[in-house]
Amino acid sequence: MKRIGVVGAGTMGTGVAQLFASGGHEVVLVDVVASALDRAREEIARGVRLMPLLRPAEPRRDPGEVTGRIRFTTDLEELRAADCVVENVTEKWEVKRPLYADLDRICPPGAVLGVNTSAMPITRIASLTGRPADVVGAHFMNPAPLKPTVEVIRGFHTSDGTVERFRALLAGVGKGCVVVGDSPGFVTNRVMMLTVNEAMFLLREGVASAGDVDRLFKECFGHAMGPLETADLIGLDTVLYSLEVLYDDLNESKYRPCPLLRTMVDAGLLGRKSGRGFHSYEEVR
Ligand SMILES: NC(=O)c1ccc[n+]([C@@H]2O[C@H](COP(=O)([O-])OP(=O)(O)OC[C@H]3O[C@@H](n4cnc5c(N)ncnc54)[C@H](O)[C@@H]3O)[C@@H](O)[C@H]2O)c1
Repeated sequence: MKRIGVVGAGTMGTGVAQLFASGGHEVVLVDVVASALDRAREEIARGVRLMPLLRPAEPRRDPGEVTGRIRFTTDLEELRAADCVVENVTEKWEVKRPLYADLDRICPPGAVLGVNTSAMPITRIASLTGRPADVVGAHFMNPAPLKPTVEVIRGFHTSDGTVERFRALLAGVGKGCVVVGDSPGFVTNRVMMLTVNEAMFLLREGVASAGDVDRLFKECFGHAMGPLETADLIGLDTVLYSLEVLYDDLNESKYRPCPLLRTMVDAGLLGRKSGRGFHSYEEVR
């Protein structure tokens, strides 16, 4: 699969486009917001420049060459020659739903449609198309170019061939995968979102500061990041939307989003991407 479409140029789409373009694929990166595409171009060039520091074993790549393999566009019709599309738009049903009718119309027959979602069932998204056997869950971890493994989700109708083609595509850019069945939040986020949400309740109750919550996970458990830092990395809006999907789909009160999370999203404190969340990132932006 040579030509890869990436829809959504936010936190995840930017990383996914960098990954495939660095691996030599021709990429079409689509967003409805032109400024998101400009930001993505800068982020990808910066990501490629920093790669030798973060992954010294990886071959050095020229940022201009990598961005040169990406067509940045607001026109979804440019996906008409894609062999595989990875969709990474906002975690809202009303945003994803209409997009899949368009992808179904535009993408060539046999193209693999990879759904990057934090929590939405793949079977439900696949049902928006006339080709559910070609739809597979593609839960990339953030930042996509750096994380070694992808959670791949098999929807009810996903064919073995689709899973295998996607697995081979990932292997070609150095990624492993773990294939799981379909469930809201899959394996990773059914567990992780509970932890992140509970950490917010602890902060709201005044049991510990954000810094101390995170230090406990890093220094006692040896985690690379604490749960509130993780929420900031994901984006607090995306965490909120994911908890809403889990709460509605599983009918489990344990997934009710912490009110502090709602307040922070309303206040525009979205974590790293806005410069401030549970921690401040102004100086690292
Ligand atoms: N942030 C994470 O750590 C993370 C990790 C794994 C999966 N995900 C999932 O990936 C998806 C994207 O998350 P994100 O964090 O990148 O979100 P984001 O808010 O950073 O970016 C979403 C992008 O989608 C664009 N968009 C919205 N509607 C569109 C449309 N119809 N066509 C094209 N572009 C459109 C927006 O303009 C925005 O640039 C979500 O479903 C999320 O749950 C996120």
